[in-house]
Amino acid sequence: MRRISILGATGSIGASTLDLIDRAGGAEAFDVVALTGNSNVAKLAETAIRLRADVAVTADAARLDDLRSALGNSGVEAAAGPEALVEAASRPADWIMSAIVGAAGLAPTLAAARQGTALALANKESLVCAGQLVLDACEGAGTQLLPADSEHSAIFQCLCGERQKEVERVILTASGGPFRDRSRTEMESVTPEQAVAHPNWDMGQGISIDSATMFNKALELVEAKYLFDLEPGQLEVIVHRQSIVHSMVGFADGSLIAQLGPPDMRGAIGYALNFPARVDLPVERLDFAKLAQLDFEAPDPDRFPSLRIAQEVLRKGGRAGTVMNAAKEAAMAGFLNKQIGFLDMADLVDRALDALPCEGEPGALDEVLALDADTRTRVAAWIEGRD
Ligand SMILES: NC(=O)C1=CN([C@@H]2O[C@H](COP(=O)(O)OP(=O)(O)OC[C@H]3O[C@@H](n4cnc5c(N)ncnc54)[C@H](OP(=O)(O)O)[C@@H]3O)[C@@H](O)[C@H]2O)C=CC1
Ligand SMILES: CC(=O)[C@@H](O)[C@H](O)COP(=O)(O)O
Ligand SMILES: [Mn+2]
Repeated sequence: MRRISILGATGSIGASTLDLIDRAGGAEAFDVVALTGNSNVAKLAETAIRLRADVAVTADAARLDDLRSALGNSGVEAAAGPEALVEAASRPADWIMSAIVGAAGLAPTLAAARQGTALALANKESLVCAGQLVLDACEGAGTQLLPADSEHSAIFQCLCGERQKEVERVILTASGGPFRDRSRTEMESVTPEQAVAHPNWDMGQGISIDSATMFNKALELVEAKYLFDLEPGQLEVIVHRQSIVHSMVGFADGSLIAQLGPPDMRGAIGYALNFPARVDLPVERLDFAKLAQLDFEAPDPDRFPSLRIAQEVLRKGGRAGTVMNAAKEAAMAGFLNKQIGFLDMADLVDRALDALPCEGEPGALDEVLALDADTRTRVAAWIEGRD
């Protein structure tokens, strides 16, 4: 039986992954090694018991007793804390889904990358913060990196059987998020509740707000650079409000290959789970007569400065990615706490990129974590007016 682990099993990607696992036979078809979560220990325990996982891990050490009591005498081992997450990610498995949100996913993703098996990557932040370290870990161990982000799964599918040297450009599609038709003045006063309401995708809070600022696309540009070995000038973003074309690749002869599908993450996750096979997936089949129209438009740099920031990060390298992501996560916390406005998030990221040393690639995980922590401290101080 195939051994699988899911890091971030209680989240949105975790739920889509578990739906596919359940439909494919659950505990009868898979040997579930590790499932991880953070605050939702009840859901983590229920899933771990149902799938007869070896271990369930909460990232929050203070929740270990709650997890133990929720697991009862099921025989599932309980563990907690950041080190336990890394230990769980290191347990031998044939396929691991990395779906923790944010930079918190980096250390477990690196541990999974060192396994030499298959790593399905939804946690784009680990490539943004430490892309070269993750790639080196995969290459050193012989790990197959399978993009699970919808755009990167699309690009991966478009590139199958193609030659890297003939790739001219990669076009990432962006929905434009909930504020794609709002003016900059209107965007000044939008609320977290409005920002989290994505028009097309049902996702976790963090990525939904990233889609609203288009920092999600900024992260994805950096993610694509590392996954597909691209130069900044080869990467483009186009706003496509229907989220049906998931991305496109342009080749030396002027041809473009696109991957299309409904906005349902079980498509990209199912592709990574079954790769290289294609199996029947529980996703809607597109009806082009009903769709009638697909729209494309250039992103507006005044309303979405995140895309200009991404170009700076692509030029500067991995340390800038760490700073961009940490500043963005700290600024988002300030926005969610209603301490700052929506547009202040990009201003704080700009300020962090100016203030912190961020040229070149980081040499080791500790360096990334230290730069991440320094950036968060700075941004929190700016938000609280201490600096
Ligand atoms: N949702 C989507 O459709 C897509 C998501 N992605 C990417 O996938 C990743 C997950 O996104 P999504 O599923 O939406 O996020 P969610 O917020 O829905 O889930 C996040 C998961 O990470 C866990 N978690 C939260 N904080 C920590 C922490 N400090 N340490 C360890 N685990 C933690 C959560 O646990 P708990 O819930 O128990 O607190 C949960 O299991 C992100 O990197 C996102 O950008 C990429 C493409 C699409
Ligand atoms: C489903 C997925 O991959 C998300 O990253 C999605 O693309 C977000 O939508 P945006 O295009 O609005 O960022
Ligand atoms: Mn995406």
